[in-house]
Amino acid sequence: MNEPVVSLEGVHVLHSARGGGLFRRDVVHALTDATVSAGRGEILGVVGESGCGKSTLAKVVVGLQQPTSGTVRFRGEDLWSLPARRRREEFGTSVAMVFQDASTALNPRLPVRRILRDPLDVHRRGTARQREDRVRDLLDLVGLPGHVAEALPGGLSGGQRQRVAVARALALEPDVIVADEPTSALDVSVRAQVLNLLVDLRATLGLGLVFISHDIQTVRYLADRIAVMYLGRVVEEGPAAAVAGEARHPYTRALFSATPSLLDDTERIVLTGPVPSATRPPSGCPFRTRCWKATDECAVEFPHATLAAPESGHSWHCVHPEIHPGSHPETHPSRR
Ligand SMILES: Nc1ncnc2c1ncn2[C@@H]1O[C@H](COP(=O)(O)OP(=O)(O)OP(=O)(O)O)[C@@H](O)[C@H]1O
Repeated sequence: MNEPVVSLEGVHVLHSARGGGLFRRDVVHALTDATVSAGRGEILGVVGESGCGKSTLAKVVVGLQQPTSGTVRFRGEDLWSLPARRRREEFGTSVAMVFQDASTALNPRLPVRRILRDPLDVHRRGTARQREDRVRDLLDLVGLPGHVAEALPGGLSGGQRQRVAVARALALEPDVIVADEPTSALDVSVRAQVLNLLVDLRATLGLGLVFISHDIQTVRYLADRIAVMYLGRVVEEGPAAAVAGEARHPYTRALFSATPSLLDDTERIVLTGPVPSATRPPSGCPFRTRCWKATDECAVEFPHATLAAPESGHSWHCVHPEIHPGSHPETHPSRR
């Protein structure tokens, strides 16, 4: 990856939620000690079960959620210490978001032309004429015909609406787009088209993508790197081939074993027991209550990151990692 555009360093997000009693408030550990980066030209896939913190991570990356603690860096600077104007004008135009459901994310009363012009008007990009040209170019970029500019979102198909949402995210020429389950509201038949569009945009514009999904197969197909989350924590991260093919964290192995491909003969691991509550995560490794390898040691503390090899960029947090033929038995303890 090039220089990271956004990086999270030890980011925690806590929410206050209504607890059991009338006046009781519980603390939800939505994101715990997350360290990941996103930059141009790279697709980072983020996977994990429902409620593991994927959307929270997405919101932190795009600046919609301020961390409770930890640091978010924008091109090396502390994002939340920047003056609001720089945050809005520099960060806000460098990182954009595509939401899950374009039918709620796009204003139903505005024609597509206005939807695409809006960010250009707000940020005073070019002359009126240039903005009109840009609207046409944006439609072209996402494979939509020019006449779509006059349509209202309700008059478009789901796939076309999501293309408009992608075009709007591209309006200010961002470096990174965060896409939170961008195809889960679409018919299966058009999902691949929207996914291919995102991959093409990476190739043509050198765009970086943070792709949030619970669809393991899609992430495996799309991503250059994969971050695996469990109960608010990133438990494994690294090059997609290594994470998917040589998973070290037992949770990652279980997750990927649920979608065997023709190329491997991994045995399917079925996880039993409920995911613990994010208001009372287990001590130590959060996965230990469902892990077939757990020992008393796992309850003591969340394991430090271990790096496969210094240059591999493949790391995991587990004291009983999976061993693969050819993998280095001596691994390299690293940052937390
Ligand atoms: N505003 C909030 N107030 C209270 N709890 C919240 C809030 N936002 C998220 N949470 C909780 O934080 C945890 C992480 O939520 P998040 O939406 O990030 O997970 P997710 O992996 O994206 O889930 P899904 O795949 O279902 O969208 C969950 O336990 C969720 O209930």
